[in-house]
Amino acid sequence: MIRLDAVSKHFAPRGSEAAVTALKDVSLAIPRGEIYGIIGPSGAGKSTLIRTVNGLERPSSGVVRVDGVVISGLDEAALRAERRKIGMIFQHFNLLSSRTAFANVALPLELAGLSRQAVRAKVMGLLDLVGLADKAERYPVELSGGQKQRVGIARALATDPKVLLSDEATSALDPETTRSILALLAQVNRDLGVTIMLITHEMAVIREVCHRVGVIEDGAIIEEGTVRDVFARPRTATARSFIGSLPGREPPPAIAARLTPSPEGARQTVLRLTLSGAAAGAPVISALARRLDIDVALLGGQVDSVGGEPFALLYLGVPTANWASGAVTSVLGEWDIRTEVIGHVA
Ligand SMILES: Nc1ncnc2c1ncn2[C@@H]1O[C@H](COP(=O)(O)OP(=O)(O)OP(=O)(O)O)[C@@H](O)[C@H]1O
Repeated sequence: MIRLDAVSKHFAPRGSEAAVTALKDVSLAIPRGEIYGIIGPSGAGKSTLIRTVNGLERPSSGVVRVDGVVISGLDEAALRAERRKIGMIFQHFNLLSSRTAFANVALPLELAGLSRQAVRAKVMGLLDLVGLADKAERYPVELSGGQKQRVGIARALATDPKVLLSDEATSALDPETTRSILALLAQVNRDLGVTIMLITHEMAVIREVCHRVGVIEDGAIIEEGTVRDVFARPRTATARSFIGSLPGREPPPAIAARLTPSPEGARQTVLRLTLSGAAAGAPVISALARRLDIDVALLGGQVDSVGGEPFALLYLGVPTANWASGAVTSVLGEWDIRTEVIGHVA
């Protein structure tokens, strides 16, 4: 549905400023029906990347296609027509303050020349879909952030787009509202079959709603995969640090304060186990205890869903001697589990 081939974007120098390369040779393919997330630090090129998809930004080189149409090659008139198939939502909602919720959603339909009756039916259907049928006559100033974004989503869907682009759509919202907006995006994807490309700087957004993720840094995609694989086995320091910043990923503070890097003289070795997919239910604690006849301490953990699959992160304490002999690794090796040594406790 969306395909970028070797897309680069350079911004010409302005005044005394140096030229900027915002995108470097980016290639990616997003199949129909997928929710694809792009995550990266500030200035990495996320906005520039998503703006090439609806033609708001023209690549310096490379080709952008949406549903087979070469977006990067269209003139302005053709681009305007093509943009009706590509909805977009924004961090700050971009609603017209002088128009009610109804009139904001109606705008793209009025521009498309629909009759008043057709506009009314379509807009009420969309406001119903986003849960705002009773707020049709409210102005943006009378709506909460989450409600404003719901109006933004309804407006983006007005022209029945095949693709929805989301530019940090939940960054201005609190965690609970964020979850409800992401649930709405998942529903739009599932029920209407809309392909979604979203950009974010929050790994929690990727975990909640995306099927696949691309990590962008300095204008280049440095890592890509299913959300589950990237969470279970991040390959780059950037992906690791985004995942590490999620709540619950750090060892419990009481343990962290006592950790030493050397196993010398230690009694207990602290392991962080990442269990995903089928391995998430692996009976690791009982297997270690029974087979090695050792005490295993559960020091912390989190069981979640990542990319729609179970995902567990466990902090275990095992006797250092058993760890050093390789016995623990050999039991854990029976499952597809990522095991890291966090440190040792005397
Ligand atoms: N119109 C422009 N003219 C000149 N430079 C630009 C322009 N737009 C973006 N840039 C530069 O391109 C780089 C990438 O910017 P972009 O906005 O795509 O990053 P981002 O990952 O979306 O950042 P953020 O998360 O902070 O919004 C930055 O160095 C930025 O300063």
